[in-house]
Amino acid sequence: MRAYLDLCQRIIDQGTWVENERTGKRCLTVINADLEYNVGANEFPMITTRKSYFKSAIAEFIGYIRGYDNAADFRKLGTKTWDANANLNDAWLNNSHRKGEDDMGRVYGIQGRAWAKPDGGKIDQLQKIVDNLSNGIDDRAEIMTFYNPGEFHMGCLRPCMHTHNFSLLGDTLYLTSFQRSCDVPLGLNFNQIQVFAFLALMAQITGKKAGMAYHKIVNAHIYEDQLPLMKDVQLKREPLPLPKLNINPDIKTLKDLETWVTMDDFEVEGYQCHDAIKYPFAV
Ligand SMILES: Nc1nc(=O)c2c([nH]1)NC[C@@H]1CN(c3ccc(C(=O)N[C@@H](CCC(=O)O)C(=O)O)cc3)CN21
Ligand SMILES: O=c1ccn([C@H]2C[C@H](O)[C@@H](COP(=O)(O)O)O2)c(=O)[nH]1
Repeated sequence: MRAYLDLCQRIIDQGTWVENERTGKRCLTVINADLEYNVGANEFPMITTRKSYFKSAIAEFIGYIRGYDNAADFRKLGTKTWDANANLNDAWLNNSHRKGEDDMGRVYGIQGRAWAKPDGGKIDQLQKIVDNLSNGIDDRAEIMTFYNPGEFHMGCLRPCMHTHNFSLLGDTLYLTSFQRSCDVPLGLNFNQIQVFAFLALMAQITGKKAGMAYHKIVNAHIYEDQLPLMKDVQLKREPLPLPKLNINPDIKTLKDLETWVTMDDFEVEGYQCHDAIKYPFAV
């Protein structure tokens, strides 16, 4: 994907060094990046300039859809991506709201499926969107947001890709996703896949055609210890043609996603890639 590599190159050419207190690592940073993915044409934006683990990325997102708040549940689905934030970050380990091993607190899925109302009860943001879209309704607020500042102190991390806004034009479904903070070597590789798969799945379960997905990023960064691998290895490689994502057509409802779907229900077709690169991860 040329757009991904262009963003990496832009960070290297034009980025500003920013100290990050949370991780204790400096980041080379740019502000504002717009990516778009043609979901209708099934141009799956899986990174080809290194080996990408698409099942892990999709598992993470299905975990959000299911409202998971525990790294063990994510592991069962097929991803270890929440292990470090749930169990290795000192600020979270010492937080009185942490309920024990693997607890992530009130992040992502909890906000998306069970947002706590101040007057009691919960809001299931995703169910409302699915119901509306299935009935051909776009009320211009088909929004699932994980961004709940009133509960940041009760979670291990503030959501990065925090808001997903669906739109319906005729019978074509669009998605605009907003990300406040983006670890370009590691996180973006996953987030591109997630934005694409979210639109593809929502189109499938609401009976609509998938259109474009628009991915808007504010702070896009490369951590200092990731920079040599990006500059000297990944950016020296030529991108290969994009693969296709095949989703089991038996997935027809939100209930299906919540109950029986596994990573075996997702396949990539025609994925060619360069060798794996292991980027350091900042906790
Ligand atoms: N610093 C940081 N960057 C992130 O991208 C990130 C966080 N923290 N915390 C929350 C989630 C967790 N995410 C993660 C966590 C780990 C990988 C990772 O290790 N990826 C490897 C191996 C993947 C695998 O084997 O499944 C990779 O090479 O992509 C990716 C995204 C994305 N988010
Ligand atoms: O989906 C995700 C989740 C996290 N990230 C990255 C972006 C940052 O590098 C860290 C989060 O740190 P903050 O201090 O909370 O900004 O995780 C990502 O790229 N994608």
